[in-house]
Formats: sequence, C-alpha cells, structure tokens
Amino acid sequence: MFRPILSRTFGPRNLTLSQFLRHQSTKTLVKFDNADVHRFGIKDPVFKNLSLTIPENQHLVITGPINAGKTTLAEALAGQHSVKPTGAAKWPLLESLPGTLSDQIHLVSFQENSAMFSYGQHYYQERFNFSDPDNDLTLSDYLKSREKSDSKIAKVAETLDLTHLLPLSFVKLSNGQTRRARIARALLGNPAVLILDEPLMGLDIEHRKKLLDTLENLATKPGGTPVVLVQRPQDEMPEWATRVICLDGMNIVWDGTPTDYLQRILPQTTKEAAERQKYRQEALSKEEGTRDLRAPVVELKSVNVIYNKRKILDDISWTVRQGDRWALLGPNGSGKTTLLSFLTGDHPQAYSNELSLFGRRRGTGESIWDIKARVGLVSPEIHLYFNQRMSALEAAGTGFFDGVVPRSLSAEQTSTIERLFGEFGMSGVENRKLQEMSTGEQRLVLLVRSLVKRPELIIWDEPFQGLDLGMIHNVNTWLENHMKPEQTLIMVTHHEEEIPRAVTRRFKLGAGGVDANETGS
Ligand SMILES: Nc1ncnc2c1ncn2[C@@H]1O[C@H](COP(=O)(O)OP(=O)(O)OP(=O)(O)O)[C@@H](O)[C@H]1O
Repeated sequence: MFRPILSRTFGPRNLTLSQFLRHQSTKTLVKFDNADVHRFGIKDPVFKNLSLTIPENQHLVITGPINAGKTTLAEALAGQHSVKPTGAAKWPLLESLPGTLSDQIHLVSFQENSAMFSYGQHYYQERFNFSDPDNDLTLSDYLKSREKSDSKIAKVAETLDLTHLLPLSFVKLSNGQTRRARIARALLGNPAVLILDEPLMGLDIEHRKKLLDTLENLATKPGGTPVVLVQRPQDEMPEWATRVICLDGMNIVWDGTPTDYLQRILPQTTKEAAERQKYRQEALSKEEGTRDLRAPVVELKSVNVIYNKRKILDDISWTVRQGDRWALLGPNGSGKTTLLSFLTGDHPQAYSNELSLFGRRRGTGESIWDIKARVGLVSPEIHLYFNQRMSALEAAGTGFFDGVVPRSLSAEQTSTIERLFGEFGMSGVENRKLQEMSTGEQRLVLLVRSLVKRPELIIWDEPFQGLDLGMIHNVNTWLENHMKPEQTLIMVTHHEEEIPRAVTRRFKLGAGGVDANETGS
C-alpha cells in the first residue's frame, strides 16, 4: 500500500510535499565553508575554519557575551572582512543583483561610538536649551538624506512612532528617539539584506515590541527582506526568529532553535528574579523608620519643563535622601534625562523651578561646577563625547575633573582608578584604548569614571547598555559590597530585570512626565 503522495513526508526533516518543494527552491543567503575570516591589518584570522550556511528564509539571531565575536560575525556576513581561501564565502542569493555586497547588505550598528555621530559639533547642554530654534538638522532632514519620497518617510516614521518628532532638531531627540530615527533611516535604505547590531538597546518596552513587529513584517512577508539580529543574551527573543547562534571567544558554541535556546536560559533568569525580589524586600524593611532621618540630597517641588508648548515634565515632586538607591523609570521621551539634567546643573530651567540640591536651593549662588564636583554621572550622551583614542586610564581619570579631556593624574588618583577597575573585574585594562574595547567595556570604564572622586550622588543613566550578564553581575556586586552607605544612587533603565537588587526604590515618569509615581519596591 502506498500512502497518498500529499500525506507522505520527504527528506531528513520529514517535510510535507509542499514544504519539501519550497525547501528545495529556497536559496542560500550566505555560505561560509571552512573560511578563515581576517580583519584588515591583523595577521591571524579572527574566525578560523568558520562553517555556516544561512538559507534565505531563515530568521537568524546572533547572541553571546561581550567580546564573543557577535559584531565581527555580523560584519563578516555583510562581506566587510576578507576571507581565505578565496571562494570560501559565498552569497548565492545576491549574485544576480546589481551592485556590490555593501550596496545590497546594510549592517547598522547601534553601539555608542562618538566617531559614528556628529555630536561633537554640539555642546552638551544644547539639548536642554529649549529656546534654540530647530534650524539645525531636523529629524526630517536626516531621513531625507537617505530617501527623498515624503510618503515613504511618513510611512516609516509612523511605524516607528516618530511622526510628531519630524520637525525637531536631531540633537534634541531623546536617546531612544535617536535610535528609532537611525532604524528608520536604515529601513528607508531598502536593502536586500538587513543586519541590525543591538537595535533594541535604549528602547523602552513598547518600542522594542513595535520594532520587532516591524522587522517581522519586513522579514516574513512574501518576497521579504532577510533580517539578521545581533542581540545580548538577555534581550527579548523575537517570536518570528527561527534560528539562534551563540558565540563565545570567537567561536560558534551553540546553534539551535529559539525554543531550545529559551529553555536553556529560562531557569537561570527565573531564579535570579526571585532572589532579587527577596533581597530588595529585606533591604527595605531594614531601613524602615530610619529613612526620614536622613538628609535630603534632591528635593523637587512641582517641577515643570515646557518646550514649544509641549509639557515634558508636569508638576513633578520628588525627594531623594542620602543613601537612597533609586531606579528612575519611564518610556522613551518621558523626560528622565531632562529630569537628571536638573540634578547635574545642566538645565537652564532649573532656576525657574523649586529645586534644592544637597540642602541648598538652586540659584542661590553656587556654580554648575560646585554641583558637578559632588555628582558622578554616566549617560549614553556623555559616552558620545569620549575620544576613542583615549586609554581606559585617561578616560576614567577625567572623572576627577568633571570633563572629557585627559589630564595628568597623581599616583594616588591612578591607584584609585586601578582599585576600581579591579573591583569591577577589569584589572589590567588601564592602557587599552577605548577604540579597542567593546561598547560594554567602554561603559564600564565610564562607570569607574563616575566613581573616582567618591561622589555623594551617583547618577547612572542607562548604565547597562552594551553590558552582558557577567558585567552586570560585576556592577551589582560592586553596589552591594563597595558603595558607601552615605552615597546616593539614581539609575535609569528600560529593563526591569536589570535593576540591581541593591536598588530598592522606583520613581516612574509617564509619557510626557505626567503620572509620576513613587514606589518602595
Ligand atoms: N530642546 C528641546 N526642545 C524640544 N523638545 C525637546 C528638547 N529637548 C528634549 N526634548 C524632548 O523632550 C522629551 C524628553 O526627552 P528626554 O531625553 O528627557 O527623555 P528620556 O525619558 O530620557 O528618553 P529616553 O528613554 O529615550 O532616553 C523628548 O520627547 C524630547 O524629544
């Protein structure tokens, strides 16, 4: 007896006939066959004997810890590195298309890197100068430099929730808005293949979902664009991903389905979440009854910030006391960075609001530098100002002077930095240049910079961008074991699961800074 042909299965993967025929006609997007991948100017290959085949209908996620080789693999897939022997890397799907690989494959990186962005032409406080007209490069101009058609721009802007920001100066966009703008520009390029390196970084939960939905649409529609995502292990796995590759130490160490991948990491994340909650509750109950005795470090009373008739912060009141550890939360554009700029002395509207810092009302004679001397700050914006040729020691050392230009350091200052590098698990990093370091490592250097002068108030705005779980663990251990009880911490994150367990309080801004609320845990 024969089974009817339509109910028979074919091939090693037991596909139905129609699946089998589709499978047979599926082209290969890229194939590396025992390839040695070389970086320009470096003798030894960065990947040795790399064998990897990606069919066109596969939706690939590349993940792994810091320095695992994720970005290098993405660059290799985009044809940006030389490969030996000749012919060991092929892009069969693209062979018949006009142009070069770089015309067809767009690799967009979202890692902080001052060289990628013309921020240097601007001064740091410029963003907060509400009266500056929008006659700079606007978001609309920025998108037009890639695509002239207004209707195409309007469509992409709507998909990524950027429409209301089109007339605004690019420099005034919030961190998450800037990233969405860069993704919009990448989508407007209409590439044959799109590779995105950490696109979720800095996006709030709603916009992460929106972006993944947009990419799903792009990748899975008939005749869609193959999309490859590079992500941190702890990032959301898109439902439409069909394959996950894990790298470590410049090797592929795991290759499988998203379901198997999630099963591998789920038990660990669930256990950690339960431990965090328990630790926080204990810390909160310990301080019960004593908190009100501690001096206020920050007091905001009915603070308002309005830009061009738009209320960014609306009637915000908040008291931060010495030794508090706060998470400042809220969606992209809700005003978190604006609020923090009040606390670092950078916002011109601080004087017209009721604000006291370190027990002194703003506008009663102290300078910006008096305030900065008592505050240690890390933020994605500050990161952009660092010259990549600086060494880790020089970059961290600028924290003593509240600037971004290296100055000579005393032996005592150098040994403070060395001690902090050790406490953050990065001993021996002093002479490495920033440009040789991953984003996460650079961010750790800047975290050390924020601590060198042992500031009374530590402000970490999205400190964990680009950090892997091991590095986040090191920072948490530092907070628990080395932060002084009298030091105060305020940190911003978009990832609930990344809030260190030592951080016991939350202050949440709603869209437009309204509905601010305060919770103990
Ligand atoms: N000078 C300005 N003129 C007009 N609007 C501005 C100006 N500066 C900032 N904005 C707007 O203020 C809002 C708040 O920006 P802010 O950077 O404080 O948000 P955020 O909560 O830190 O966002 P993210 O999570 O994306 O970092 C944004 O919508 C931004 O576009």
